[in-house]
Amino acid sequence: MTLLRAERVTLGYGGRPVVHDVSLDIVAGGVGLIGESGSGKTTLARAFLGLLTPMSGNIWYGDQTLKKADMRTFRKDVQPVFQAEALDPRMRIGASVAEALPRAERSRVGELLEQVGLDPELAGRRPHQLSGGQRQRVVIARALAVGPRLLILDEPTSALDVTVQARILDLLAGLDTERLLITHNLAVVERLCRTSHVLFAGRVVESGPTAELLARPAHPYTRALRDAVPRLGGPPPAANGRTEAVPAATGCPYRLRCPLAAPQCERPPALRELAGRQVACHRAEDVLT
Ligand SMILES: Nc1ncnc2c1ncn2[C@@H]1O[C@H](COP(=O)(O)OP(=O)(O)OP(=O)(O)O)[C@@H](O)[C@H]1O
Repeated sequence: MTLLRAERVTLGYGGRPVVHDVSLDIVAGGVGLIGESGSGKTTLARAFLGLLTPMSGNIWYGDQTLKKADMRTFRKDVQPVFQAEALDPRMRIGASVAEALPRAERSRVGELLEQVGLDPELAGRRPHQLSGGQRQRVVIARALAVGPRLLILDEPTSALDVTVQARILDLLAGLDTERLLITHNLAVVERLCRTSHVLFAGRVVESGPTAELLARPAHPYTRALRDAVPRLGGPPPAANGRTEAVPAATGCPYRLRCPLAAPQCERPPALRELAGRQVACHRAEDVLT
């Protein structure tokens, strides 16, 4: 059974929805959420962590909705990997990792530091005495402390330079923990996620095997992301040079930016099966060719 699943979830703040009717399963092999800033990735991740209650729809944790689940067990199974800046600057990193461990297992700090490729000797240092990559490893060690089944990672490497980024990706790829990864960096999802969901304006516009989505996109937004983003690092994508166009309020939200927009795009496209993935685009056949 899938550990976590969103079923027709709508999420928002102050009664204003920003994620609309999203369904997705966190399946084995890594799941990526891709999309530009403001597309709703972090909002969806917060709902998967039980930090935001859906306005409608459900987050399923096994066979229970998150509302009804035992949160103690949930917190052991599902752990966030925060940005390294979230580490307490006053705390030595050994203490920081120990704090995340169950009381009876506090002696495992050195073992955990080794697991993430850090010298246990570093336990006595404070965060500012480590490199950015080392700090990110400490954050991962903290998340691993309770033995989670799933890690939820929000831009885990975006603050790091390219070579350090690659080593952190190697570390994450080598863990036998499931992962939900949020990023605008396609190289990162390519490395860590067998399945990806592309979000635009709070809606899933394309979902499927990452390799196929990137090799042969069926949605013009996925294609724009692929074509505009450098393979590693770099800024968020420019979509056909028209990133300034706001999502359309009616019809296909992408239509004001889309080079293929046609009269039928004034009707909202439903997600449909095509070429081994799901895509919400009236003109997907023309994108695939
Ligand atoms: N606490 C909040 N209160 C009100 N609106 C919010 C809040 N957090 C996010 N939003 C809005 O929700 C929308 C989605 O934001 P979200 O942070 O989920 O996007 P994102 O894809 O993760 O972006 P980024 O890559 O910049 O983190 C945006 O329009 C944002 O302004």
